[in-house]
Amino acid sequence: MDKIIVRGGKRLNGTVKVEGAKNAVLPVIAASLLASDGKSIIRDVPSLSDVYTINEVLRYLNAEVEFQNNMVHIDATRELTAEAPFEYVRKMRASVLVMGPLLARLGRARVALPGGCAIGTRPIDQHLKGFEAMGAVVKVGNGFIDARVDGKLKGAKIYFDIPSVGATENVMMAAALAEGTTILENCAKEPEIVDLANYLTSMGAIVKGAGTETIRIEGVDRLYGADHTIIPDRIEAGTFITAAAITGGNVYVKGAVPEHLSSLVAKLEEMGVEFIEEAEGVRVIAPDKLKAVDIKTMPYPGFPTDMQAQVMALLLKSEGTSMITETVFENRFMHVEEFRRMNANIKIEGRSVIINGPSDLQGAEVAATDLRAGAALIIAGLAADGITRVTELQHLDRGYVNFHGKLAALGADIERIYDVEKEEEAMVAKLAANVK
Ligand SMILES: CC(=O)N[C@H]1[C@@H](OP(=O)(O)OP(=O)(O)OC[C@H]2O[C@@H](n3ccc(=O)[nH]c3=O)[C@H](O)[C@@H]2O)O[C@H](CO)[C@@H](O)[C@@H]1O
Ligand SMILES: C=C(OP(=O)(O)O)C(=O)O
Repeated sequence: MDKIIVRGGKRLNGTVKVEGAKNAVLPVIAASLLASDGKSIIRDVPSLSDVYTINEVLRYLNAEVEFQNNMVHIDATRELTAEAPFEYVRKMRASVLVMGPLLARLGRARVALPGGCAIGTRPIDQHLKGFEAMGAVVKVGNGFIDARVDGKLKGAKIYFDIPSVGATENVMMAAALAEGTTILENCAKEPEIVDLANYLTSMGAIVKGAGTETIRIEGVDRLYGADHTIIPDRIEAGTFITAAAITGGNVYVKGAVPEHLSSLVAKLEEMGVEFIEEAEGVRVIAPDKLKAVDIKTMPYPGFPTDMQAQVMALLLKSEGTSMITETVFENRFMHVEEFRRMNANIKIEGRSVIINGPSDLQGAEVAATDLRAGAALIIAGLAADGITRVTELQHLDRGYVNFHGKLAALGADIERIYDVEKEEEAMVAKLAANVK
């Protein structure tokens, strides 16, 4: 088992560079399946386990994929397979994003049902409603979603009941190769949606309005491979901002895009944190004492649910009573119990948590319950008395590249212990294979 071990008490100082955004690169790689002509090059791709998983999904579907030096080369011009099995979808829910491209290109998509996860039930009814409105017949059975259309998908007017990021992306990709015009209403407005629309446009698609409530897509007959650079990861940037703030530090977050972070910056400013916009990023200067604030997670441009756990760590060290209300996912408080193990004064009341700060945080052994919880527990460990050990790091690795290394470079007392048992097993297997 891997573990991150952190000793609290060091102020973070220096510069940290943000990677390309996980939540932008996954749909962009999926969208590459739409190119029946030419290769795609995707740049600034982070080395995350989720990226390896989506690449594996594409290979399974018969695309050629190479990932080196933060660049992914994709050739999807061969005949594709229509099925994404459970072994991939189980590892990463975003595998469901191949459904729109496959349906548009092949007229068929069969994808394992993603099921729920640690943060909520996460249905995909809005994705399916979009495909059905475009003429697909969707059947769910034997653990699979099977969608088929005779001929091409047809442009349609679709109103999403909730502004779902994944549904907006999946249906936008399907509409890019549909016959006629698709109008999507009540769309998600996240910067990652805009990044996907920009990539689709460079592939030859006609997409207008991404980043607003209404997206209009004129279907085209063919899409081509394109060269695209992924936007910086606003959640990784926000995570380092929070880490700097909890340690009373001064950190330049290079690559952070201020306009993508405005709700987080506004809340942290209320807490007393200072921000200076510099040429290529944002400098965070923490005060000696942080003030309590109330936060409600909302779809973009509201406060991101993907920053809720990290900011919870920060509010544990703030003076006064704070309330965090989670409105996006119904079960995204699994980390609260872990914070309690660190002596946090925190309680859950329905969809809110109440924090009486500042807590006298103490190092403890805790488990990452999802990727952001993992980052949040490490952040809490930076400000705790003594040593914190964080396990279940497979979650962290889905969304952060070398998280402990980046914190260590900023001055944190932190190390990662790699799975010695596994290494030993692999070594024995290798030696045994040599004998044969
Ligand atoms: C890979 C990726 O980009 N993941 C992000 C994406 O997830 P994802 O795309 O899964 O999130 P959605 O925006 O779809 O989900 C938001 C809410 O809508 C619900 N819902 C969604 C679709 C649907 O058909 N029916 C339905 O009820 C979900 O259960 C959830 O409660 O946006 C989330 C919300 O910002 C982020 O936390 C995730 O990091
Ligand atoms: C919840 C997240 O991701 P995913 O949708 O990939 O599970 C996240 O990035 O915080």
